[in-house]
Amino acid sequence: MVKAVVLGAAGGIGQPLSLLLKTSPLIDELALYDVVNTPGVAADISHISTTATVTGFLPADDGLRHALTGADIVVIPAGVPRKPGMTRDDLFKVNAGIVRDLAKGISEYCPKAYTLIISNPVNSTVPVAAEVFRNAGVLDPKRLFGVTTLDIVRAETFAQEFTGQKVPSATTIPVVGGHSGETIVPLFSQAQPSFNVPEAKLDAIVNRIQFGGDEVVKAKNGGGSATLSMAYAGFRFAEKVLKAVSGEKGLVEPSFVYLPGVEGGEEIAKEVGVDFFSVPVELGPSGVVKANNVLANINDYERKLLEVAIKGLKGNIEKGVEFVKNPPPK
Ligand SMILES: NC(=O)C1=CN([C@@H]2O[C@H](COP(=O)(O)OP(=O)(O)OC[C@H]3O[C@@H](n4cnc5c(N)ncnc54)[C@H](O)[C@@H]3O)[C@@H](O)[C@H]2O)C=CC1
Ligand SMILES: O=C([O-])CC(=O)C(=O)O
Repeated sequence: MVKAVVLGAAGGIGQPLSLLLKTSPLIDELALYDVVNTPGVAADISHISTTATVTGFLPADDGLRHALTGADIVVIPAGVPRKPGMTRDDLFKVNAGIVRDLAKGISEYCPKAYTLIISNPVNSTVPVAAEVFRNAGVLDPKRLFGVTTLDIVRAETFAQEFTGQKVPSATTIPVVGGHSGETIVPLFSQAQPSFNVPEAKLDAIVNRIQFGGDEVVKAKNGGGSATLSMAYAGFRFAEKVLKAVSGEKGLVEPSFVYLPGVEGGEEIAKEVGVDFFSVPVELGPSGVVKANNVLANINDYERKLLEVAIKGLKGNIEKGVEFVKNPPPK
């Protein structure tokens, strides 16, 4: 029996993500939690004739506990999205507290669950969750993931648009670093099988991947940020984690993880000088089997991008850790 939980299930990402999870044969039980509207969303989705049972919970009547108890995988898109003119970091004030409280719930009610964090700023909210788990004595870095899949999805899409070549579905274009602007580092040199972007187009394509989120924020004009493409990306990542748990081999996808706690991560952490970083991770029955070091053979162009990314990441990570270690006055 596999139980999946979505925290923030009534939101722009939460609803389509819950819909996709309901279609997965890998899930037997789907629990939807939000501070509003979950009874309606759950009732609606529950009429779909796939096998997973669906329940909806609100904070009243200990809803978070009921939603999380027995969970194998928890996906978190709870929190406020950007409006034009805002950075992801501007969301920290509100979303760090939301993620902290939800992570506390996970540490109490389902400490062994795989936790997938979508809430922005991912570069800081994942360190927030890690600190909460550490304080509760339940941190297992193999099970904590910052979801950066949308950056990989964008890299795949834009690579096709810019080059006119079809990216074969088996191609992986690693995108490493973090999930905001210049902390997002696409590594076309490490695409497998190899996929060449003409040099003249490289700047434009890298920029579009780094700032793809802004493109959607601008187009939605005050109506929020990416929700549907994010639901697709979140589902793609969650499904990979569940497939790996059920025994499928060879599944690799980049994710923002706590490097010192995963196989192969220590070496990468030394190289990049930060503890949280997105790299392709091999997934297995207990979560991360190994972090793959794709940095050894990158080219000079990519190395420069990486340097800029690391500078930005340092502050974002410290901010998340500090928020839990020295909480701001209420
Ligand atoms: N990692 C990534 O690649 C991406 C991350 N995001 C982030 O995902 C988050 C959600 O975005 P949207 O779904 O568009 O926002 P939204 O506002 O449509 O939905 C957020 C939902 O979270 C709920 N919520 C708020 N506080 C909560 C709490 N304490 N417990 C449970 N639920 C709570 C709200 O009621 C709402 O239904 C934002 O922070 C956004 O920046 C968005 C796109 C991509
Ligand atoms: O841009 C945003 O605020 C939402 C997001 O993370 C993305 O679309 O990559």
